[in-house]
Amino acid sequence: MDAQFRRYWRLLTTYLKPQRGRVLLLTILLFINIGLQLVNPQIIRGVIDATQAGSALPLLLTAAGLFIVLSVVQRIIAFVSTYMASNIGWTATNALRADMTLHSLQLDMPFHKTHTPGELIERIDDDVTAQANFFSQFTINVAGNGLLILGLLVLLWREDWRIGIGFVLYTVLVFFALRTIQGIAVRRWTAQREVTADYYGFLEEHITGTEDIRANGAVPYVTQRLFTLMRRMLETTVGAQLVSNLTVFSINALYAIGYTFGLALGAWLYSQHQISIGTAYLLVFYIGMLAQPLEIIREQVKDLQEATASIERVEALLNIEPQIQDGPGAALSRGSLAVAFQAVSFSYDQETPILQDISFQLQPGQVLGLLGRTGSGKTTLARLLFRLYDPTEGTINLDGVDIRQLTLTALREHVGMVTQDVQLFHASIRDNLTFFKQSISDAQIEQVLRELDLWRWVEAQPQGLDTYVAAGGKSLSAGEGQLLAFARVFLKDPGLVVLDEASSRLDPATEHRLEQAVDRLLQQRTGIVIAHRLQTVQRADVIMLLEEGRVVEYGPRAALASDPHSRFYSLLQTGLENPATDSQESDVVAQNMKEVL
Ligand SMILES: Nc1ncnc2c1ncn2[C@@H]1O[C@H](COP(=O)(O)OP(=O)(O)OP(=O)(O)O)[C@@H](O)[C@H]1O
Repeated sequence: MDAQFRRYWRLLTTYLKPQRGRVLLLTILLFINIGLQLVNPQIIRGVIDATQAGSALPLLLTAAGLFIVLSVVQRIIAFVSTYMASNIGWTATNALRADMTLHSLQLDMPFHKTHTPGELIERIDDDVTAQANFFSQFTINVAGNGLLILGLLVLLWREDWRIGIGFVLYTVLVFFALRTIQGIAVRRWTAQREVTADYYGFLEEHITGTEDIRANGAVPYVTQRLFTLMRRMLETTVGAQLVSNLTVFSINALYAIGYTFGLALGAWLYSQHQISIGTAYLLVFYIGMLAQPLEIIREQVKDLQEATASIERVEALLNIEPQIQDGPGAALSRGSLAVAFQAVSFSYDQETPILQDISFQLQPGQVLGLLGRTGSGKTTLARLLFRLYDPTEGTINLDGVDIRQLTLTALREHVGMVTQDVQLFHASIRDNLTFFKQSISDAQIEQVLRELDLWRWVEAQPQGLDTYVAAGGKSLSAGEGQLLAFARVFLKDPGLVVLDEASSRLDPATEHRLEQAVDRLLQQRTGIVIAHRLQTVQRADVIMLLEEGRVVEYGPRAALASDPHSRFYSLLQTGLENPATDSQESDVVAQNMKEVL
């Protein structure tokens, strides 16, 4: 409980502190609201008693006017409080959502492999939404309504101690009765929701498998299962609804008992001349008022129980520490970078080795052609350069600096990557290129796009750079997507470029534009190219062949190309022996790589 309380406290202080002014104002408004609710019946009592005593009409009218004014003010305050509470709740939960999104983005790749996007959406959105009420109203509502009940009981007690004791007992009884009755209803509804989930799961599964079900003659069986499920759903729903109705009925019965008790007590005390008729009225009014705060507190407690599960899940996510942390912040100079892998080994699961004892060096400006069968570890090697994962052994240096000494931001600023699957977002072309970095000017973008021969294409778009790209880049051809990815890297201007070349076949004109783009990209930059095209391989200064995570051949391209014993030589021979047309070339090389490696 203590830990639980600290958990709530931490959340409240973190996310409400920045809004402390508004929270204070809301608290004041809620207390005024409570005060007005307590005071108003006293005015009615006064009016009733004064009428009975035959007071002058103007006095009665003034009192009635005061009652109306206070009632209106109280409603206005209630309205403003509701608005403010929503505002505070959503501001706090939005901040929490933003923190969780940022945190999730910083978590390591293994985390994202084991947590589906759907699961994260559920945590970041649904779980946080469940806490909106907790942030905005829980404390104030429970404290405020607790005080209102206390105020009512004190005022009732003040009228007569017997009334006081009676209603203290009544309040305690109602509160516990409400909790018990509600518990029964909640259990019934939980069971009903489980059956409904089964039912929809069944529908989804069997609609997807319609073909197989029909082909295998399973229709009667499926229909029978459906009927069984529907019957269970009917039974549980009727049961839950019945209990809900009984709950409402029992609660109303409890209030009716309270009223009767209050009326009887009032009538008796009045008949004994111990209280005035105004006080008897007040008594009944206050008893009526007890119901609402009790109900609110009950709702809040229920809400908190539901929110607690969400709070725990959110906290568990926030407590996951990324394994890959920023380094102390060593500096790297701009311009092309030297790369050195020293005895690097890596495994995704700490068991299956994916890269083993990889060592190589690249001088600034050199290009490494990385070749190997599918699954040999080329992409993994590129991921290590970005510190998407850290090597299990060995070190990776850029310009003599261990990349673990750099901050992640600095590292990723100095290393650019073009992946096989270009990720484009549902945003403008400009934002897709700059990744929403406002400091990159349109002039810079234009210059890069002109260099890549993409500017005419942008100009032909309906809104130029402001044209929206469809989600997932569906409105662009594969070649355009690739060229935009190149443009992104140009704008970043890194000293090292990793190019995981797409093996998909493009039309000759686009191929040509891509070739030119690669040429420009690798000018005055160090490059690591996972190559699928002959042309790209020929750009490399050094060649490295990987097989099952090991280096099986490594050396200057020119030397390997002229060494008849090298695998690279065989690869080139088979590649060059085939008179390939442009469009067939990549297929031929891919095929040859498979055969030779
Ligand atoms: N995230 C991951 N978790 C676990 N294993 C992985 C992961 N990514 C890749 N692997 C495994 O690591 C090995 C090397 O994969 P990698 O993608 O580096 O190969 P590749 O040479 O780039 O292949 P391709 O040419 O097909 O892209 C494969 O056996 C693959 O199944």
